[in-house]
Amino acid sequence: MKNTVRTFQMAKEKGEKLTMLTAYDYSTARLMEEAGINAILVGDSLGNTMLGYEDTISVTVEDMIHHGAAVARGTSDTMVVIDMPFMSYQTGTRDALINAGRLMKEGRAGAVKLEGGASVCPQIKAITEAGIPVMAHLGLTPQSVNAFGGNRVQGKTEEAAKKLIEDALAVQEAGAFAVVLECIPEKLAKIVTEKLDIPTIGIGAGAGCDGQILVYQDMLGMFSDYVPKFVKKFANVGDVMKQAFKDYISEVSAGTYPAQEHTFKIDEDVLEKLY
Ligand SMILES: Nc1nc(=O)c2c([nH]1)NC[C@@H]1CN(c3ccc(C(=O)N[C@@H](CCC(=O)O)C(=O)O)cc3)CN21
Ligand SMILES: CC(C)C(=O)C(=O)O
Ligand SMILES: [Mg+2]
Repeated sequence: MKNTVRTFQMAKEKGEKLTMLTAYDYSTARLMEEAGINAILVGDSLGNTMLGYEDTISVTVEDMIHHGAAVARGTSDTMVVIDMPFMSYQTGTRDALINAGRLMKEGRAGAVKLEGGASVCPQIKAITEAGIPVMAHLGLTPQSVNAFGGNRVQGKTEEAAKKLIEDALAVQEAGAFAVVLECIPEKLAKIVTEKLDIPTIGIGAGAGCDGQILVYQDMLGMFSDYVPKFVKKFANVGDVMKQAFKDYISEVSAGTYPAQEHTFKIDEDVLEKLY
């Protein structure tokens, strides 16, 4: 079944959990679709996991289109959400519309995601009204890492928690079809989830959210620059990969790979003429 904004709304109404993971390439997206994920986020976390940057600040619209289009080619029923990178929407509704349009036309996004609350509501409204579904993102918004002074838990004070609740209501009012809640206390996420009519997708926000998302290299145990507290390693794929690389190196060094079954033959009469 095709996952759309209606799937998200119906899941919230029925109390069924929504599942999301990040992906940045065709092969991974295909595996996730076959596993039955609702939606894939082509996150600007690709700056960290695919490109080796320290943060998401340097990621460009071109990067997002390049990876987004690959994910889109690997999916048919999965909703593909593409992150709007830093400074592709903060500069105003016109820039936001142009860039969201590029992510949909060139990246084949089914929806876009952007970070922020009340301050980006004009952008959310304009993009939504252009026919592009918007996922909002509150709490730890990594594009503001320099303003936060690090990737820190958000919404812990009364003031910050009240602001987050107001922002959540504001992005819903502006037209967002869902909102990511990142790195906030689970009880605050529960309150937000109960107050909103649109689904909340949590990452480091507890089990009370309407859905969950993780960065796929984190949940597969193949990214070790940092491991946030909210990450559960569902497999140790990093270890499996490293062992396979070691086995390959050993076998090539020993001359045991390639074996006969990996080689191509030539007819004896052709071969004779070559000497
Ligand atoms: N691989 C990866 N996973 C992510 O979840 C992720 C990215 N990259 N890149 C973009 C942002 C950055 N994110 C991060 C990065 C670090 C922490 C972290 O280490 N947090 C501390 C909290 C410290 C505190 O108590 O305030 C932790 O221990 O979880 C959290 C989110 C989430 N996003
Ligand atoms: C962690 C998720 C929510 C994200 O924004 C990303 O992967 O870029
Ligand atoms: Mg992101």
